[in-house]
Amino acid sequence: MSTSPVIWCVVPAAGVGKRFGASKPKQYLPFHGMTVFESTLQRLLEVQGIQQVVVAISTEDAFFKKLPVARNCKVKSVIGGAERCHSVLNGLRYLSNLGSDQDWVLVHDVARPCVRAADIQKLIEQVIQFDSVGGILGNPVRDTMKRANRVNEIVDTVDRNQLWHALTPQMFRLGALTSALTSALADDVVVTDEAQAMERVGYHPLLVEGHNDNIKITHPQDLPLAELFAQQQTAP
Ligand SMILES: Nc1ccn([C@@H]2O[C@H](COP(=O)(O)OP(=O)(O)OP(=O)(O)O)[C@@H](O)[C@H]2O)c(=O)n1
Ligand SMILES: C[C@](O)(CO)[C@H](O)COP(=O)(O)O
Repeated sequence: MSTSPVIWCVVPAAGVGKRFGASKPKQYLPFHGMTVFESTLQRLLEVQGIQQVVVAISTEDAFFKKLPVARNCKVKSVIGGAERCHSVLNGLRYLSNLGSDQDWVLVHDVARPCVRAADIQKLIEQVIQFDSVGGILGNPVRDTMKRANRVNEIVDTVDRNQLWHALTPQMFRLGALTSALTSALADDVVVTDEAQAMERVGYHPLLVEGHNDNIKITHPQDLPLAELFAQQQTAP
C-alpha cells in the first residue's frame, strides 16, 4: 500500500513591488473581485494534498493580517527576508520543524495570481512519477531569440528549442531545497528561483509545461492582463 506524499507550500509575499510602483505592495491591489494575494492563495488551497501554506510577510506589512485568509487554519505566516530567496528560506525553516527532509514543498510567488490548480496538479504528478529531484512549471520561449552585446547589437541567434521561461510553483524535497538555498546564501549568491539553487549544487530539475497565463505581476501593465486571464479562466 503506497502512502500519499506529504506536500507543503511556501509563498514568498514579502516584496514591496518597487517595479510596479503602487502606493501599497502589488499583492494587496484589487484583483478579480478580491486581492492579488487572495486569488493566489485561493488557487493553492484548491489543490488536493497540500498540508499547509506558509506565507512570508514583511515586518513592515500592515495589510496581511486584515485579510480573511490570514485566519484560514491551513495558512501560517513567517517573517520575510531581504530578498525573495531569504523569504523562501524562512518558510522552509519553519516547515523543517513540522515535516521531514523527504517531504515535498511547492514554492509559489504571491504575484502569480492566475496559476491554475490543474497545472499545479500536473507538476506534482510529473515530479512524483519521474521520481526526479524536483521540477518547475515553465513555458518554452516562442520567438526567435537573439543575444546582444552591451550596445544592443545582435551577436548571435540562440537555439530557442532549449530555452524556457521559469514560472512557479517550483517543487523540491524540503531537505534538499533547504540545504541548496542555505549554501547559495552562504556563498553570497542571491538566486532568483529555487531551481537555480538546486542547479548550483549539481541537480537537473524537470521542466513541466504550464499555461502561459500564469504571469507574474511585475509592472503596472501586467495587472489588467492578469485580470483578463482570470476572467477568461472563469468564463462559462
Ligand atoms: N524580499 C522579498 C522580495 C520578494 N518576495 C516575493 O517574491 C516574489 C517575486 O518577486 P518580485 O516580483 O520581484 O516582487 P517584488 O519584490 O515585490 O517586486 P520588485 O522586485 O519590483 O520590488 C513576490 O511574490 C514577492 O512578494 C519576497 O517574498 N521577499
Ligand atoms: C521565481 C520567478 O518568478 C521565476 O520567474 C522569478 O525568478 C522572480 O524574480 P524576477 O527577478 O522578477 O524574475
